[in-house]
Amino acid sequence: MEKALIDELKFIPATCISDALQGFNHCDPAIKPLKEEYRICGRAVTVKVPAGDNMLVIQAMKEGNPGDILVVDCEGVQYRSFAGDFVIGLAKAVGFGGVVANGTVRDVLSIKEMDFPVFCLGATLACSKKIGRGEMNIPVSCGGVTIFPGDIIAGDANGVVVIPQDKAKQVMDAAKQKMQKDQVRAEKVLMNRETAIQYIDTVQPEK
Ligand SMILES: O=C([O-])CC(=O)C(=O)O
Repeated sequence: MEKALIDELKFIPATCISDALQGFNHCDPAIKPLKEEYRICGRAVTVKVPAGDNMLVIQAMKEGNPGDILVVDCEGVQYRSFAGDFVIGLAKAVGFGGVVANGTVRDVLSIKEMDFPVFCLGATLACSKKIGRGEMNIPVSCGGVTIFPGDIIAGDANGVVVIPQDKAKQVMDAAKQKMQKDQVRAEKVLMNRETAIQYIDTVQPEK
């Protein structure tokens, strides 16, 4: 059931999922895809690391199942990267569906060449050491949202939204409805000046 649900969510724009969540639970927009065309949707595997220590990021790669999203809580630190092309290559090799982090990567050009979706705060030069501090499979805070292991992470060019696992079905149904409603409205309204004006005249303040 869960996999079927995630497969269905993959076709729904993150904006519709955000609407289904009344605009809550989206990560800070500073967390962006390295390439605009990236889309992710999968269950979160979480890890939290302090500045300049990425050993647990590597160890967390043995967790979860193929297609899961590795969520790295770097506490917003930007001056030390949590991963370069090698570590991101590991995430791809073990089968993650993508990486989301409130931190930075390095080797950004070769990471982009991998065509593996990374959503983060951008790039920096300095690497991390392997010390081993931090925790994995715990609730983390990423871009202002609390993410529990197993929550569903969806992201595209517009940003990253987090679906609490106990609301997954209900959010999926509402998001699907919103997507269909948007399609119907666009087809009806965006035909010509007359249909556009007819629509504009019907817009009322929301209650
Ligand atoms: O090895 C590291 O921790 C960081 C790095 O440069 C890479 O992933 O390529």
